[in-house]
Amino acid sequence: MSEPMAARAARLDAADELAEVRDRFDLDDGVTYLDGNSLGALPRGVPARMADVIGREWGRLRIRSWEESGWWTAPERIGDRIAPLIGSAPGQVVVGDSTSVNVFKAVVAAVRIAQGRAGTVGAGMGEAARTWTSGAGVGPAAGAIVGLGAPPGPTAGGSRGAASAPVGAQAEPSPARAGDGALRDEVLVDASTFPTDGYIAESAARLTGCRIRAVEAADVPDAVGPRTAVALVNHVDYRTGRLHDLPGTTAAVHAAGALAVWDLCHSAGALPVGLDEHGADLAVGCTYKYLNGGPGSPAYLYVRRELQPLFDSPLPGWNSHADPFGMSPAYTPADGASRGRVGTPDILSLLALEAALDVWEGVPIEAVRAKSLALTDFFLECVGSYVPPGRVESITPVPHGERGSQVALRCAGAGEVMRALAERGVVGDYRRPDVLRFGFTPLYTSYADAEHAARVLAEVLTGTDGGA
Ligand SMILES: Cc1ncc(COP(=O)(O)O)c(C=O)c1O
Ligand SMILES: Nc1c(O)cccc1C(=O)C[C@H](N)C(=O)O
Repeated sequence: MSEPMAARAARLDAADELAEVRDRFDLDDGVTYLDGNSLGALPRGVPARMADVIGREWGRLRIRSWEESGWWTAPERIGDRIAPLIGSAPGQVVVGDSTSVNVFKAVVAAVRIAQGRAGTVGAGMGEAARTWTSGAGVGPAAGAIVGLGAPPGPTAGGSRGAASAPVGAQAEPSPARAGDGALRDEVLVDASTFPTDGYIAESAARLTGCRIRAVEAADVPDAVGPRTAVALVNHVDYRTGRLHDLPGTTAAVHAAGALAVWDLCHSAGALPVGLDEHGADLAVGCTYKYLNGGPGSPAYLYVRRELQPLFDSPLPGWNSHADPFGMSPAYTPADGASRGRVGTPDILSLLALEAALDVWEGVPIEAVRAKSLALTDFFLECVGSYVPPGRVESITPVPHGERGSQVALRCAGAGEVMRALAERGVVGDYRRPDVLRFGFTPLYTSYADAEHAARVLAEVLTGTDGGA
């Protein structure tokens, strides 16, 4: 006779090398929390840290904390804490603003680079060379920018010194030709994207004289062409949990002379991303899901080091200035990741996130990935064994190479079913019209959680639990 699922769960939990990490979170007995792909659970260290931030750093030190408590440099410091989790070397990630805002910064900046409009702002150049360029054909060749890592050279024509150039003097939105002569006036967006990315990309396209084209993420390599400036793709689909091919898609986008911008909301903290290794250009992501930063915790922006001198922010707030306290009327961008900053950082949320990241101490992302796949495999197996055939259909891919860290089940009456599950202490979420979504956060989800959720789901669907 085969081993009962509950016994298997106990055996798998006993052998789980990440099992002790669960104690780093504040979880309730009696609640099976499978919604960490919407809002991660509270790490135990956060409340005490927040009490100190509020009581001492704000309460006693007040304004001194910008320097003495490291508030001013928190966006870059915390970016460097996230960096290894997404495969980035230090100095390329800055934390702040929402994912939506960072999508805007990333897409507009990437279009400007692809179109050769980004000018020569930045690193290692004298003040006279910090110029803004306008018009067509003035940028470095796209092939030199994308993927090949060639240092950007000064651009020809149309330059104005920073002191005399009004911010935003680029000649948008007429379509521009890149340095290789290509007319780059298309933004590709993943057709199944989380809606905010689509809305923002559409606006970014209009602002930069581009048109937007929606294609399924898997089709981006075939769809990208000589007119593509940027492809904006979700690494993991929020609804189905499908993992998209970041290395292959990025390579195809580069081969067409365009830039790839990745949304990592549903992958960061759940699986290795390998941004540097795979040559991703820009990336954004939230920190309130698998990074457990708390409701509305700030997002992050990754800009590959070679592109940083060309990163021409569409939101060049004073925090991204080379000398913010110089209070100059002329904008001179900071070097490096700081160029992605905008205004005053949201310190309380930032520092809650910083404390939340302590849970990663000694936790390799590869171990998280291995457990995530084992958990989702086990959950699917439990569902297959407990739920009568035909009642649910998994829309999450079976192959590990195509799966993120959630299982999405299509189910008749999904809204009611999820409500019934929540009443019984199993928390996932419902995405209209018919999807039950279960997120697996390997840092705190156990195999017993997976078995219990599948069992309660079967009870709800078969009406065998005797009601809530
Ligand atoms: C893929 C994806 N992008 C963006 C967002 C939202 O970003 P924001 O934090 O700006 O609401 C979410 C979830 O809310 C998401 O799942
Ligand atoms: N960001 C959220 C929020 O502020 C409220 C409720 C849910 C969310 C989410 O994160 C939704 C999530 N991105 C999703 O994948 O559906």
